[in-house]
Amino acid sequence: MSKADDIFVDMCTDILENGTTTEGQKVRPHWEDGTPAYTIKRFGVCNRYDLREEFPAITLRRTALKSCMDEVLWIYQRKSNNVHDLHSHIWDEWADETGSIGKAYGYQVGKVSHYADGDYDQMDRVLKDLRENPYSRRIMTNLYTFSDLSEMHLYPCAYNAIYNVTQEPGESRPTLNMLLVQRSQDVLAANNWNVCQYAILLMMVAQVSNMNAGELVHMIADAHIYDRHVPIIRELISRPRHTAPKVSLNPEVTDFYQFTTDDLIVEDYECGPQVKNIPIAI
Ligand SMILES: Nc1nc(=O)c2c([nH]1)NC[C@@H]1CN(c3ccc(C(=O)N[C@@H](CCC(=O)O)C(=O)O)cc3)CN21
Ligand SMILES: O=c1ccn([C@H]2C[C@H](O)[C@@H](COP(=O)(O)O)O2)c(=O)[nH]1
Repeated sequence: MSKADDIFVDMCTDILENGTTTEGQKVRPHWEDGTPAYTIKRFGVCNRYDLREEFPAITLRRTALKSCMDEVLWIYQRKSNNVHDLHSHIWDEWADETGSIGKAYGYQVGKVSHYADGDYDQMDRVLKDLRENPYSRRIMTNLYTFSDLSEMHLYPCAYNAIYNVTQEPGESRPTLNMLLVQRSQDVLAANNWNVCQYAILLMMVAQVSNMNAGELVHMIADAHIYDRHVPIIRELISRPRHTAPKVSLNPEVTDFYQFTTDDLIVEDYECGPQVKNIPIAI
């Protein structure tokens, strides 16, 4: 059975049983028809996934792994903030007439900063540190730039990825772990989507750094289920659970900037039927 299913079902049950509602409060998001989008929310959720055991895709319904990877490449590899560089349409509502989502996501990854040993953007600095100083405790990307928030069309949700290397006894290669900090999580639309994205990112970075991918720790401040998603979630978490799919990367890729979605190999992904037309709060 996929452990990611167990974690997802436990988290949803906890939110539904012990969460608090925002109904009647002043909330920013709304539905397409203008109705406020209220949530049931739980503060401070922490989920741990061990990629050495299995890939953390849920099987209750299919997570679109190639689309997940495409979005993560859009942000961390293409470093783009324009939806025309993305193959899905999930960001269209937040784009302006030029396709830009403002100074968000990929824009922040591509921003160059000055260091004592040269000028690097956020991703290049991570890759360099993992090569040259892997046991540093300073390896991270952070998309939450206060001075640019006013020019972002949506504030970053999963914004801080901290990379941490351990040398496990008996292992020939070091293990690369990641702690992902997320301030806000739409559990139905994007929880497993975000988890699989950062799992794939961790696998890509580990591979080009000659390391094994280890744990992904996902810390969520506000984990919420939108009001219109509650019946969908109830049905979803009552479904049968299957074995996790086998997910790997083309082992020949050694340069982070050479990965494409064709390099993601997904095998034996048995899962429940897709939930069609999930409404997304804007
Ligand atoms: N309310 C809200 N929830 C989000 O998850 C979210 C936002 N807003 N705003 C920005 C991005 C866009 N995100 C989205 C938007 C739509 C889907 C979605 O419709 N997913 C479909 C499958 C899409 C596909 O197959 O490519 C799904 O079934 O989950 C997922 C993430 C995540 N983010
Ligand atoms: O990667 C993402 C991007 C967005 N979300 C969700 C979380 C919230 O439901 C909305 C953002 O609204 P805020 O009012 O800015 O919190 O988008 C996500 O879960 N994952």
